[in-house]
Amino acid sequence: MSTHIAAEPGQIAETVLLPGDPLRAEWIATTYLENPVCYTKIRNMLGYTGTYRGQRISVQGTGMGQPSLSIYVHELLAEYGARTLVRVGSCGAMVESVGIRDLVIGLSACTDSSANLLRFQGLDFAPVADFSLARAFVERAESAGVRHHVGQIFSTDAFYMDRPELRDQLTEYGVIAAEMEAAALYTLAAKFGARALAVCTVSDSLVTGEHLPAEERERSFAAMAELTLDAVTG
Ligand SMILES: O=P(O)(O)O[C@H]1O[C@H](CO)[C@@H](O)[C@H]1O
Ligand SMILES: O=c1cc[nH]c(=O)[nH]1
Repeated sequence: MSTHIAAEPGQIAETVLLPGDPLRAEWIATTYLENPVCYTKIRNMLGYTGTYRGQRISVQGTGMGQPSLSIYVHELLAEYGARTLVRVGSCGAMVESVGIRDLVIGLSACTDSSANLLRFQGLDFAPVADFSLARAFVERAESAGVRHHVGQIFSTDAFYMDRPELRDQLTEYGVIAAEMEAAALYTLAAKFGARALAVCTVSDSLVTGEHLPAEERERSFAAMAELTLDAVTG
């Protein structure tokens, strides 16, 4: 086992879906995977491995925010040999054209986190998605007729921002949605030479104030889960 994941070597698949909410991990595993086995309950940050269309897949909760995700993703990459990581998250729409329940595919992720400023000592690293994963997902969303948007997202450290006007400036530069983990995921995947993508279902709109209830945020992201499983196994 690693410090935060109780799995034995070999218990976690090379392809891992990463919801922030551990109960979403349980829901995806028990709804879509055959023979799901829970390999960790440390801190209730649930992780499961099963099969989808005959291929081994794991689903690991990451918690909220880049520090929490970074712990789980680092251990998955450094200690369990993960190679393909897809965040299946929720996000807030930053533009009117992105509606509740739409899907957002994060091509790149800007951030207000200082982690990469420290890591790169002033160089401005651009955290980007893996193109082949993004293409596979978008092709499936298109053929399923699911509303989706591909673009730059904002991985913020502050769900409740002191200065939300900073978000407005990002909107002027084309950023379409806010969430809290993708920039760290893309950076760690780059460090370890792995593939990563962040896909999010829009749970609320920072423009109109609409939002999904908590139970729906936890359980009703079927389109995102199905398209992701199809994309990583197809
Ligand atoms: O629903 P998840 O995947 O946790 O994602 C979003 O929801 C949390 C905030 O409510 C943050 O983790 C944010 O990124
Ligand atoms: O980080 C997040 C996630 C969902 N909705 C938001 O507004 N922000």
